[in-house]
Amino acid sequence: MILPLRLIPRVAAAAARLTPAASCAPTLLPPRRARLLPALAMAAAAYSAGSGVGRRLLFRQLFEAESSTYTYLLADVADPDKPAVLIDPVDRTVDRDLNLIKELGLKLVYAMNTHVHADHITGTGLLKAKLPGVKSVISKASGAKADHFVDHGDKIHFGNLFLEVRATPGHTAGCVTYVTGDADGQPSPRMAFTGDALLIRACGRTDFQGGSPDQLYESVHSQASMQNLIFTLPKDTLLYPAHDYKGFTVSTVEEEVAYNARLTKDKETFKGIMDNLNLRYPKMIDVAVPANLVCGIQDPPPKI
Ligand SMILES: N[C@@H](CCC(=O)N[C@@H](CSS)C(=O)NCC(=O)O)C(=O)O
Repeated sequence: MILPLRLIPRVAAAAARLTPAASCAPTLLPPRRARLLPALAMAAAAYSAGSGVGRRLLFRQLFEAESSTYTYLLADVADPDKPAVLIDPVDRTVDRDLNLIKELGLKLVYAMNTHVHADHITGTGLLKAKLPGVKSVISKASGAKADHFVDHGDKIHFGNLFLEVRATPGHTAGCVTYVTGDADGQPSPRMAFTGDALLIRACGRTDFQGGSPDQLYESVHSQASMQNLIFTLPKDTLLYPAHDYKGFTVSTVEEEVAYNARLTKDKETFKGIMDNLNLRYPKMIDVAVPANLVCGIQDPPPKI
């Protein structure tokens, strides 16, 4: 499709509204809009090739199939050092992630976790062992060991980009959500890495590790210390969970406020749902939790 030049800015703006920013992942779109998307996205890509933020943020969503875990790579590629962070790395996929980081010429600065995971071992310890200089990050409330502890309201900077920390307890007592910054030059729309607090059309279970349905409901619905948590973020905010068991990759605040099967209910109904999920205990919980409380490995192997 060849577009008249004067139409391209308008088409690009329409595509920017339809397309998950910086993501190659499809979201759930009404059929007519979905049919329009490829052409609009192509036009937008051509038009916005020189745009600042689009070129600053490199973003990859990576998947580990055994635990259905998403790891997220974000980097500021406009900074000469290309500093990068990994959110929720998994031990089994550390080599894949390191190869990608190497191929893309990035400098990994932080290996961050949204919480102490129960279903897989974090890749943080291995990353630190294989790439000295990488710092581990987790919330103070998690009770885990790390190089850098974060609290609600803190910021994690990498180059000229930053992530804000939101305390979103309820799946575990120490869960946090990392949200891209709200300032000029930061990605737009914003992106929230929700860990297991919010899953697409669902949410994390609340039956161990200090979990609480009451707290989880508040974490998703409220504002804390003048900061929007999840549902109170701008409605076009892209939501990236730590897991998906149904093949979804990304959602938005607008979609989850409308369609989340658990969190759209009133609090009492929500608590009833959560108390009756009847999920099996994660297979790896007895190994994963103790390991994740110390970065994922008890004794880091010597530098490779
Ligand atoms: N089958 C998996 C565990 C699946 C599970 O319990 N997932 C957790 C997040 S990881 S602790 C969860 O909160 N699920 C919510 C849901 O509705 O599925 C295994 O055996 O490891």
